[in-house]
Order: sequence, then structure tokens, then C-alpha cells
Amino acid sequence: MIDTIFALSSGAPPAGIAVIRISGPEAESTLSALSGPCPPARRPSLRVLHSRLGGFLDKALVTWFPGPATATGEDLVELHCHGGRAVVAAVLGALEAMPGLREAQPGEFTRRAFMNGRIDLTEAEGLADLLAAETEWQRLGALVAAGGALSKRIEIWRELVLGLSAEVEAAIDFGDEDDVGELPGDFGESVAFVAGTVERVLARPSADRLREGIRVVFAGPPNAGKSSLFNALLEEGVAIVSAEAGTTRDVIERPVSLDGVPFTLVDTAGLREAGAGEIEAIGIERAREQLVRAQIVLWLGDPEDRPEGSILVQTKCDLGMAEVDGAFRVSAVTGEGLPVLVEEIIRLGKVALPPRGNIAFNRRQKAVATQALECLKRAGEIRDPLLVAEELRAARAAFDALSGRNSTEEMLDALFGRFCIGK
Ligand SMILES: Nc1nc2c(ncn2[C@@H]2O[C@H](COP(=O)(O)OP(=O)(O)OP(=O)(O)O)[C@@H](O)[C@H]2O)c(=O)[nH]1
Ligand SMILES: [K+]
Ligand SMILES: [Mg+2]
Repeated sequence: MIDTIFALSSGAPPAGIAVIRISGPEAESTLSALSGPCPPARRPSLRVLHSRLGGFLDKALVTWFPGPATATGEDLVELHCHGGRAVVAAVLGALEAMPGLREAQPGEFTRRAFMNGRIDLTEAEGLADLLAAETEWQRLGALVAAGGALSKRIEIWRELVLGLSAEVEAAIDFGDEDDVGELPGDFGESVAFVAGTVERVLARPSADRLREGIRVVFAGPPNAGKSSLFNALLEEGVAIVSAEAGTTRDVIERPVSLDGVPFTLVDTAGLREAGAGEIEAIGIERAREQLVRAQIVLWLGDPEDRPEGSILVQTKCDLGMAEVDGAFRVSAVTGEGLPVLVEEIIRLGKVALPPRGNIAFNRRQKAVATQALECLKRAGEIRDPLLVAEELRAARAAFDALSGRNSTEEMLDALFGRFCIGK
């Protein structure tokens, strides 16, 4: 027997309205117990809610959604109560006291939607990102996956591969005993077409970049002005600034949205070969690790030592030193040059993200799609229909894994654990 679960699905009280969801086989009987006979399906109705012992709970707008065409795929009830802390506590307490009901775990409503085939794994992943989205680019990126665009594309790939498999089976069937028959002349091209479309999506930056933010690392020698510039871009005094060389030791990270694009700004210890104490030396080691992880490096140092691909920044331009060729001249003190530098960071950030409004893979999806691609490539190269059939089967299995048709409990725990209670 499946548990019937309930949870507060709206934000923390107090609020104007609190939405409490109940999902599972006892949803209808629970609503009846609270407020008398169920109202017509999908029609919000104003009802008085009573506890089992007859105590008055609240006057609420209640809606009854019979399954399976519901958000969870199960019978579902929504109570729109007054959003006061005590009101919510009283209603949740009354539900807790009902036999067969228990509070939902984080993400459990969505997990049920997945288990009941209402959404696939890519849509659930998109939903998790959508709920966590803080910037416009994150929202739009997550919507693509949550709205099912990636799911649909995977379905198309599966169908195409299924069609190819049918062609191979036909070739195998038409062969006589010693000879398995020939694949159609354009078979290689057909396989290459599917492989090419998978490859194009694989070539896009990972969708995780959107979630994590583009990493912008401030690097250079001690006292270059890294922390000052870091603070200036954040418009906040986060990192300690001082005239003492070796002030910053730990890596300091802060998320920031610039023009709706998500970035993670990373301040690091000044790089120097000699003269650093033990703690500073550890900081320098960490700074080097950050350089490797960065998508954008702002180099506030000698152009000669500049890491490949970094943006050269000449800071403290208010002090009036000679211009460095090809550098962005800025001052953390006067703010001069900052808008131009920020514009460049935004431009590079957009390039390092999946194209807006387009499907992209996250890390999990990339790993599985890469397997699919490898199978397809091999299928396009070999001529033996029996082996080709095997590769196509493996490609299809990879597409199944992409949409979560055969996911493990562990994978699902990891994903749905990212959701909050009530989602
Ligand atoms: N005039 C002027 N002084 C600056 C500017 N930026 C930083 N400074 C000064 O330069 C000194 C070093 O600045 P920090 O921001 O601590 O430099 P840092 O690169 O983070 O230094 P470490 O963490 O020690 O590696 C401080 O005295 C700052 O006030 C600037 O744009 N103009
Ligand atoms: K300093
Ligand atoms: Mg510093």
C-alpha cells in the first residue's frame, strides 16, 4: 500500500496563503474527513476544515484532483489555507493525526510524478534547477528542461534509432543461411545524421554551469588589488583589503548576477614564489587550483606572467601609472573602467553558458549521451549487421538512461534530495 503524503508546498509562514498538498490513495477520504463530501473535481470550493475531534481548523479553498492526470499521477488534494504559523501548524497537525498519512520527504511529490511517468528524469532535473534559479539565465535554462524540450528530443533520438534497428533487422532476415545480407546503401549516412545531432548538443557547455555560475577568478601577485576589485564588482566589502602583502589566504567565493547572467566571483591569495609563510603558501596552492577551475581569469599582474586565455587587468589606474598595452584599466577606488570590464565579463560568460532557450546536457546527461554517441559512431563504421544491431541496442539503452527509464534508487535519492519538502 502506498503512503498518502502531505506537506506545506508554499513558502515558510507567515504568508497570505499557505498551500498544503495531500497526495496518495487516502487523499479523497482525507478531504472528506476534513470538510465533508468532496467538491466536484478540479473546482476550487470554499470549505470549513475540522479536525477529527471536531475542532475548527480554518476556512479554506479546497480542490480535489482525482488521479492519474494530476501533478503526482495520484489522487491529489490542495488546501489553500490562511498563511499564519498557527493555522498551518493546526492543519498539518490534524493531517499528521490521521491514520495512513505522513509528512512528505523532500522532493517526494516530484519523485512520485516521476515514478508514475508524469515527468521523466530530465524534466525532474530541470524542475530542481528551476526551483533553485536565482537569475534570469538560470530560470530560462531550467525552463527548457523542465518544460520537456530535452525529453522530447531524446524521444526523437530513440525513435530514429529504433527505425535504424528495424532496417538492420530486415537486412539480417533477408540474408540466407551463410550470408546475413547487406545494409541499405545510405545506412551509414542515416546513422551519422543521428550521431551528428547528439554531438552538437554534447558540444554545448554543460547546463551545470548555469546552476553553479561562471567562475571568475581574480589572480595576480600579492597587493595587486584583487580583493579590492572583487569587492568593487560585488558592491560589498566581502574580502579583507589591506596594504599588507599576503592579506588574502583562503579562497573567497560569492555568487553574483550580472545582467541576469550567473557568476561566481572567486578571490584568491596573491601568487609569489618566495617569502610566503606557511599559511600563505597553502593559500597560493589553493589559488593555483582555482585557476584550473576558472572559466574566466582576471589577471592583475605582469603581462609576461599572464596565464593563457586570461583577461589582463591594470588596476589602481587612479594612481596614474603608464598604460599597459591591451589591458582593461580600472580603479577599485574611483570605479573608473569597471563598467567596460563588467561588460566584457558578461560577454565571455554568455559564451561559456548553454545557448539561451536551447537544450543542453548537464554532467550526468553528458556522460550517458557520450555513451550513446560512441555506440552510434561504431554502428556507422562496422558493416556486419549483427554487430551493428548490437551497437544500436546499446545506444537505445543509453537514451533510456538519459530519460531515467532505468535509474537506480541512489540516483533518484541524490536528485530528489535537492528538492525542498512540499515539492
Ligand atoms: N589607489 C588605489 N589603491 C588600491 C586600488 N585597489 C587596491 N588598492 C590598494 O592596494 C592595496 C592592496 O589591495 P588588496 O585589494 O588587498 O590587494 P590584493 O591583491 O587582494 O592583496 P593580497 O590579498 O595581499 O594578495 C590596499 O592598500 C588597497 O587599498 C585602487 O584601485 N586604487
Ligand atoms: K593586500
Ligand atoms: Mg586579497
